[in-house]
Amino acid sequence: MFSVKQLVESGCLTSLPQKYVFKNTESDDCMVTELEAIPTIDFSLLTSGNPDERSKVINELGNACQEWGFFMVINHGVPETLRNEMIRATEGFFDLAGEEKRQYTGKKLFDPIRCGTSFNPKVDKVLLWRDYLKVHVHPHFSAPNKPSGFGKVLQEYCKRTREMASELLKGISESLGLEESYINEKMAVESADSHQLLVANMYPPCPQPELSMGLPPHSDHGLLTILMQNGLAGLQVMHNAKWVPVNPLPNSFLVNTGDHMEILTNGKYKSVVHRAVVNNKATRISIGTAHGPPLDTIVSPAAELVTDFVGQFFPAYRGIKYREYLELQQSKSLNGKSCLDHLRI
Ligand SMILES: O=C(O)CCC(=O)C(=O)O
Ligand SMILES: [Fe+2]
Repeated sequence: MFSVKQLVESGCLTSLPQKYVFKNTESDDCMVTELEAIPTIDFSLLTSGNPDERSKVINELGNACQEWGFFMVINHGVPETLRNEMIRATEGFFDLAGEEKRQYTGKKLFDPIRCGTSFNPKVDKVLLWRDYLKVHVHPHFSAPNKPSGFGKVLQEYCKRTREMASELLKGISESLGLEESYINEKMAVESADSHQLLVANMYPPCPQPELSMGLPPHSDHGLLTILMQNGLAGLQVMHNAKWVPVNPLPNSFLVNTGDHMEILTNGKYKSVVHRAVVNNKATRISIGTAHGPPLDTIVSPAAELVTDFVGQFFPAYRGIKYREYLELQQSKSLNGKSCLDHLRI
């Protein structure tokens, strides 16, 4: 399997190969600002049983979703050992010999396990400085058979992140003035058929990081993405027309609202564009899980959120099957919110 990792390890790189040179089309006023920080949510207050603390954190969740579409989650209860094992096992997977990974160089979006490079090398005009592993982990769990023990760690990690997602979705439902169970029930998030996709990204050190891109500006599909990183910064979030770098707090998760949250809430909570830049020092790893409804669910704006005070219904997006949306996104290069734009009414 061809990979950026292999390219770097070949030891013959002094400059960035031309096909990785990413033309930054952003205007100058999209510059990076260090002045703002992503909100932090103390997860333990959602589940502590103290109603005052819960309503305060639900309020913070609502503000974070409305103003940022991103928040850091602390005190989440996922053991640090599990997180570390997950990072180590993922590194172990990327370290496997090319022949061992070749069996997973799947062609199709719904192949249970796929690894590769860039986003969609068949259509990407510029290659991304990124290798990936994608695993459909729910409703049917799959795992690469190497490195040994990966499957066990992956299964536990995915279960814990699913539990976190449904707890956060309860808080988010309440922040919208809906019943706590609203999103989980409407989107069957807690059902045996809900969809969860794990995406592990590896960004090896790059000889000219300012000229290349790990992941270009894009929004995520699904309701929520829960992301863990190996302690190296690289993710930037578009906020008030500026790129805000994320400096992850130790032992935190980064959570963002996806395109299907935007559709479901009729744009009240939007998916937010983000990108991953690379560095020339060390390999960065990020591991995200996208949490969505069962693949055959048609996601459309919730009636409760699109009906005005005289009872008129104003949906801003047309409904689409989750599966079809994933196919649409995967068929092209990653490009901002272009996929969601297809659904705007
Ligand atoms: O590497 C990162 O921090 C971002 C990853 C990401 O945005 C994605 O996998 O969708
Ligand atoms: Fe993303």
